[in-house]
Amino acid sequence: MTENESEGLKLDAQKAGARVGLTSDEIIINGGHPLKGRIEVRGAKNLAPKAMVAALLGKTTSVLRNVPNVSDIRVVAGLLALHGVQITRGTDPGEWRLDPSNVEQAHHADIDAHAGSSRIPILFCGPLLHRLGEAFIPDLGGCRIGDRPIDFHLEALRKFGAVVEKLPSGISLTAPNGLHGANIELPYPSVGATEQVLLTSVLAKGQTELRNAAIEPEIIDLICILQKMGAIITVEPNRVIFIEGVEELRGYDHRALFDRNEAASWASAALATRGDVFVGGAQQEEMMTFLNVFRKVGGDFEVHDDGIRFWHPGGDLKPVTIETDVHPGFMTDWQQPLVVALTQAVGESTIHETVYENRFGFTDALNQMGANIHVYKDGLQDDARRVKRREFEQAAVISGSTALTGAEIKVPDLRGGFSYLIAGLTAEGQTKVTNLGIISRGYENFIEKLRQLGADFVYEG
Ligand SMILES: CC(=O)N[C@H]1[C@@H](OP(=O)(O)OP(=O)(O)OC[C@H]2O[C@@H](n3ccc(=O)[nH]c3=O)[C@H](O)[C@@H]2O)O[C@H](CO)[C@@H](O)[C@@H]1O
Ligand SMILES: C=C(OP(=O)(O)O)C(=O)O
Repeated sequence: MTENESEGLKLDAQKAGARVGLTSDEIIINGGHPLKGRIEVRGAKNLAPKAMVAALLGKTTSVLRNVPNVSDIRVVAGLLALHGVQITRGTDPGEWRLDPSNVEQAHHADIDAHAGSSRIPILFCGPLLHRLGEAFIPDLGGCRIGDRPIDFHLEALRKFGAVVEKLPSGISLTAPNGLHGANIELPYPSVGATEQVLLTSVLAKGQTELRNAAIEPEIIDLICILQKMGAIITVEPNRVIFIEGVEELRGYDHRALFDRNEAASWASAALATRGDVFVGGAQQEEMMTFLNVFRKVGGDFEVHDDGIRFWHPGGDLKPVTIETDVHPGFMTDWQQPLVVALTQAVGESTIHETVYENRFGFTDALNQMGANIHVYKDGLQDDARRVKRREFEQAAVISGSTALTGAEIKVPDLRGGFSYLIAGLTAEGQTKVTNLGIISRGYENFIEKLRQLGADFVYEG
């Protein structure tokens, strides 16, 4: 990457809501055509930015491969550049080289940065405290699917010895006596809080024990990255992770895990449009729970060495009851795109959303298009449930099948936005989807992929 590109990345970090790969914020979809063909998914939006933050912990350059061109990557790259990390791109566009050797020299306390659409900046706390003894974290972005509190993060940082001050524009942190190991038990297996503990504990003095940790595939991939850097991390039974702090870490060379959420989204699109889509890069192990549901709804799939083929075999789709949960349960990010396919199933499906307290707002627009979805804001009791009911959970009952007709709809959040694309592809007539920028947070080149799959649309790109 040339110097001015790095400057460009810094600018990304100073404006909220960067969008990537889009020249227009709206698309007009002519529905009723099955998606058919092959697309590729690259590194996970929920892993690659975290891996980039981990590079701050190393003494030498890190190389991350299979990186997707999405706005969450751009925002984090911009923040790293603002902190003096020299970022260059390899010959392969998915290869990013991150040299943290200049971080101390580049440090300036009055950093003016936005988290943009990303939640990742909260994960800069530990690495910056280790490197600089202080950090300022701007207000966070991320999907508006609930309050998105960070109390687990701040409580953990205090246990490591950080002094945390919440300011109107963000969070200011110092570590007057350095950071030391801690015993932490999370009230809930939070992915972000688990990452916070991992990124802080690896260079903290002494040992850290984390109980009730998240163990998502993206967490395990981050642990592999930290182990390559020289960290000593043990994943024990029953969601316990044990970390022995070390003096120094080196750079890593890692190929990011594929994006299971993008893969599941395209699979749901194939189902809803009665299509046949090969998702290159998808792997079975990380998607097993989704694959079970996909088959129960009436889809079929074939696992290959280089990806998974998902198709609608004909006949009626069948209703299902789903409970979202932490890994290895049904991933909450998978439910929104699947909802559109469930509007085409014959019968009544129920989704218990147990992770977030407000993730069904996107269904209002689907009902405008002809869907029959009822949201229970206080959840639904069901004695047959396997997942422990949570206080703020909600439920949605989808009655089908219903014919969808085109409408004008505005993207509310990342997965809801992709579900709107699926709704437009499934509906009869024209659907205008606006506010597309949010979708570019986690779906690389989605317009081009729609074209590759034979979608009929007008995009002034
Ligand atoms: C960038 C990224 O990786 N995003 C993922 C990450 O989000 P994120 O890491 O934000 O999600 P968490 O796992 O932390 O959130 C799970 C639950 O814990 C609660 N909570 C979390 C932190 C906290 O300090 N206090 C608190 O109460 C949240 O409100 C939520 O109800 O994991 C989620 C759950 O797999 C995914 O849906 C997101 O796609
Ligand atoms: C909720 C999501 O992302 P984020 O945590 O970045 O808002 C998501 O990927 O579905």
